[in-house]
Amino acid sequence: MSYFSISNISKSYDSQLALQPFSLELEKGQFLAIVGESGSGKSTLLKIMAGLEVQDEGEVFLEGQPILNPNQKIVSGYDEIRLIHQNFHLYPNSTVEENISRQLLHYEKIYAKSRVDDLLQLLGLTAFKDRFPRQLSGGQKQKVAIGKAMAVEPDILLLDEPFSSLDTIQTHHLIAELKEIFRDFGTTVIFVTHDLDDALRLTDNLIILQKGKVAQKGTSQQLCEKPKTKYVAQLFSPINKIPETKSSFVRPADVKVRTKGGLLGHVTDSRFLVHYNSLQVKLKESGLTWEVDDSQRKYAVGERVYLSWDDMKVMSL
Ligand SMILES: Nc1ncnc2c1ncn2[C@@H]1O[C@H](COP(=O)(O)OP(=O)(O)OP(=O)(O)O)[C@@H](O)[C@H]1O
Repeated sequence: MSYFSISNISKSYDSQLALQPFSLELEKGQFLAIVGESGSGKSTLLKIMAGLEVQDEGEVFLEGQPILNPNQKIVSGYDEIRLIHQNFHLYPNSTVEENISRQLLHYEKIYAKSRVDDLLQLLGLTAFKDRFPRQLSGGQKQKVAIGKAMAVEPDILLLDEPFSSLDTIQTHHLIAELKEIFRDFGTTVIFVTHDLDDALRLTDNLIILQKGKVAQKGTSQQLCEKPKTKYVAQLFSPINKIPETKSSFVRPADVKVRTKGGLLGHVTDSRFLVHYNSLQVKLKESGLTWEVDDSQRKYAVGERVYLSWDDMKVMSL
């Protein structure tokens, strides 16, 4: 029996299918990222996992005990499974410390105080404990929201796009910090996001959701090297359609750019990136525009180039 299991959960809204039968098994302390575009059913899935939404079919179990949905339980939700959204849901007139300690009103006072102090320390919020939410940055507010959720020592933390109001640099720092905290506490974490890069900063255990259906499961290497759909392939890089094929594609990094031999095109745009220049090349015969990596930073806008690739790198999608 696995620690957290979901078997054949499905959900429709007004006869519109939001989630096709979805199953999952997780062990205690495992991290999982579910990546999907907007409307792919990620939030619906997390709400069902937390017992906050009624599913049409299927069941959720934590340590063998069924998670009851709002039709089956008077007060919906569980302390053991906490869901964190992008909207922080902080008490505006309570300080940082009070926001966290309000979760522990029913706990013994000495324990509650030490738990709050520990969380403030771990989350780097001790210096801000007397501030109100309006006096905090987005990243600090999100940390308080996570502190609130972690106060009751949840077994499972469900993160629903929690970093979408933060900038990329803040997000990357926060994920790195949180990863250590979750590991220290042995928390099982399911992180839902549309951003593969954010997902990979937490874990390499991935599920890709597309239109309410699992498109693919696996590690980043498996998904990058053998994507089953165009969407999965495009999460890693743009893809270029090979002319006169129905569905064969090649990645920018797998295209060789030369001064002769291959498909003729001319460079229409060039962007300086860390390791290479990213070129837009308009192919002469097909009229397609390809994105290719110029690792030697050799070609300028307007130049004629020839493109070729290794057949082993072609993806049929
Ligand atoms: N309460 C609701 N009533 C009707 N339809 C809903 C409801 N909640 C979600 N849906 C629909 O179900 C589908 C899945 O929505 P969901 O919010 O789970 O997707 P998501 O992947 O979390 O999207 P986003 O990243 O934009 O939040 C969408 O088509 C959405 O419009």
